Amino acid sequence: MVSQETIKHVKELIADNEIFVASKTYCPYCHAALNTLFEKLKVPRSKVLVLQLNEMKDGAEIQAALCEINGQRTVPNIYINGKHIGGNDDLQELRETGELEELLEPILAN
Ligand SMILES: N[C@@H](CCC(=O)N[C@@H](CS)C(=O)NCC(=O)O)C(=O)O
Repeated sequence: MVSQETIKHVKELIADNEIFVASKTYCPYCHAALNTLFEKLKVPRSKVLVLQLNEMKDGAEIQAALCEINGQRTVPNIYINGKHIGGNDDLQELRETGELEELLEPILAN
């Protein structure tokens, strides 16, 4: 059972960061998502909060809180401007349709 305090904390992290990515250092889907954001789309590191859950003592609880909030159990778990994107598959799909660039436009403009 995830504490309400953790859920509140995670919601704040999502709200306070233009891009939020819950990740794990060994996860190839996380590597692909971060590579797309940082290398392909040139999103500045300062715009993205990356939580490497496997290196955090409360990582499992944060992952459980994310699941409570958005129903997604896997990483990467991505938000852009507070909007839940999903995982790497979802990110790549948005990129193919051009929607990702649209979502990133206001972030890259300032
Ligand atoms: N289709 C998902 C696959 C993500 C996935 O399978 N991630 C694995 C780690 S590589 C995961 O979260 N496994 C459960 C866990 O680590 O708790 C995506 O594209 O993001």
